[in-house]
Amino acid sequence: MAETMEKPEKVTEREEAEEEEEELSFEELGLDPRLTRALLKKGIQKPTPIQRVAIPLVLEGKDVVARAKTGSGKTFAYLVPLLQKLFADSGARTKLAPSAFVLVPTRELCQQVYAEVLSLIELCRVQLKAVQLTSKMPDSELRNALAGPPDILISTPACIPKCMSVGVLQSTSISGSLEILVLDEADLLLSYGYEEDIKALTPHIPKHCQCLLMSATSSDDVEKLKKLILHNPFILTLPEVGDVKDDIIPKNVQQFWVRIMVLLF
Ligand SMILES: Nc1ncnc2c1ncn2[C@@H]1O[C@H](COP(=O)(O)OP(=O)(O)OP(=O)(O)O)[C@@H](O)[C@H]1O
Repeated sequence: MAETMEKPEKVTEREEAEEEEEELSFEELGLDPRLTRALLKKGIQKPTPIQRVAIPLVLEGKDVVARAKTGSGKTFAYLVPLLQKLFADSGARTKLAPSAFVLVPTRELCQQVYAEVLSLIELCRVQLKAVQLTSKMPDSELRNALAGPPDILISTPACIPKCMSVGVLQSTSISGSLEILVLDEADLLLSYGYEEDIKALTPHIPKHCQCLLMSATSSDDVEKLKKLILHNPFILTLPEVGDVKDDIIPKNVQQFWVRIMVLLF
């Protein structure tokens, strides 16, 4: 009787591994202590499910497509490891253009992401420079913003061709400097009319550039972008179950409602 009640060893091991995975802290995901402390100061203690899976992959330099509902913590899932990679690179070489582009569909989101980046940089006390650009900025402002150049550029996709056409961002500089490209809210980028802007950037993305695509839904547009920009990405899908805040607050809720599927595309 005792034998039949015991779980097969493999299942037990797997469940234990899953439980451990659910317990993983930001430190255990490989995050720099400066970032974990910064997150703590912002009241963020434990990674959400999408962060648990995405952060190590981004740190490893993989291309990632992450699909998880609004409010699941996708912004920090890419921003925090992106900053960590830039900590490691800062001062390593002379750059002619930003090392990271974060492209978003709206000015509001651009402002939100920029505010998060500034706050993390300040809390970590690192020498990184971030700028947000809008396509309505006069050429002189674009030139000033890109002088230096900054480490991270946050904008809508339309800004990039504009900067190239007015000569404040050289295509060769992008090819020589860009290390990480993020398309946030990728499911909205094409419907907001940015297809041509993204296509104008594509030929200048260097082969070694790590590309991350974050989206709340899957759609033909996301597939199109995936084919246009990414190379053999890891696809992370978080099933849409439960309330928007469930994945962020109670751990016991997390433990039964999600299993992230990591598929090699
Ligand atoms: N690990 C965490 N623990 C607690 N709160 C978190 C965590 N990660 C992010 N948050 C908070 O959860 C909220 C939603 O996160 P975020 O905006 O990143 O979601 P999202 O998935 O990017 O949504 P959207 O699809 O709208 O871009 C934010 O207020 C953020 O500060």
